[in-house]
Amino acid sequence: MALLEARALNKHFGGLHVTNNVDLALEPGEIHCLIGPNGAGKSTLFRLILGEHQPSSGQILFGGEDITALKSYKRIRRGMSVKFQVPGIFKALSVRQNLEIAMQQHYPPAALHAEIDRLLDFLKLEGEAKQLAGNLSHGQKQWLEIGMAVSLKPRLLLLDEPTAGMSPDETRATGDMIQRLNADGMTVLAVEHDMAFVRQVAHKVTVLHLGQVFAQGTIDEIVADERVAAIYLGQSTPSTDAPEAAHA
Ligand SMILES: Nc1ncnc2c1ncn2[C@@H]1O[C@H](COP(=O)(O)OP(=O)(O)OP(=O)(O)O)[C@@H](O)[C@H]1O
Repeated sequence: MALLEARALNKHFGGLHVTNNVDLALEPGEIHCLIGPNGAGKSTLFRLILGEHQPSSGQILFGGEDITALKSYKRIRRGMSVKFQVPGIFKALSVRQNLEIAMQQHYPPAALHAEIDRLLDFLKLEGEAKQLAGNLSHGQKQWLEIGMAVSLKPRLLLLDEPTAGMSPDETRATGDMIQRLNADGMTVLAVEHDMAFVRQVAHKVTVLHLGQVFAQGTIDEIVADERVAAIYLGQSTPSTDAPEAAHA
């Protein structure tokens, strides 16, 4: 059974048909990347899945249960977690305090600090525990945000352009983190423009175009698809990152 399933999902904004009959299924344990040209409807689909938008029609199932009418916080309670592009960290608090806020109600005090230490190590932030979050580099802030999103061990992690603004090394390290989380059982859906990241992590790629599922497959199938290259005309295309160049 799919962990997440969108069935015939539609979303209209006034006369604009932004999500057009989208079917999408994520198998448990999958890393699935959602790509597509600007305005394709990626963010809207993401927000439908999270419950920030209500679909005009269609269904969303999580763990086989219909969650279409559930509010975001109830979806989160069932095991979804999200990392948005703009970090929601508390800049005036330390890195450790940020993690404490995310975790303290869910771990007994005796276990909390060991768990935070483990997470700091995982996030490559072990040397920054006392640092104010506002003083972290751009990449480190993203990692702290990922840490907060995964601290309660969600079943499904939703990532909105997790590597935006990162250097190639930071992007690679972020991909490593996502792969380690996935190896521990986390299913991941990432909206991402960075094809090096998609190539590194994605088991499956869905291309959205004009609100519809335009193509689906492995990254190799997607970059070899001339129809996909054509819809990226005038924008940076997935095929610009050839396999040998992806991690150069
Ligand atoms: N709340 C809204 N009201 C009206 N139109 C909207 C709303 N949200 C998105 N749209 C429109 O829906 C279309 C798809 O937008 P969306 O942000 O989902 O695309 P995207 O694929 O995420 O684009 P990008 O890659 O540029 O972020 C755009 O034409 C956008 O203007």
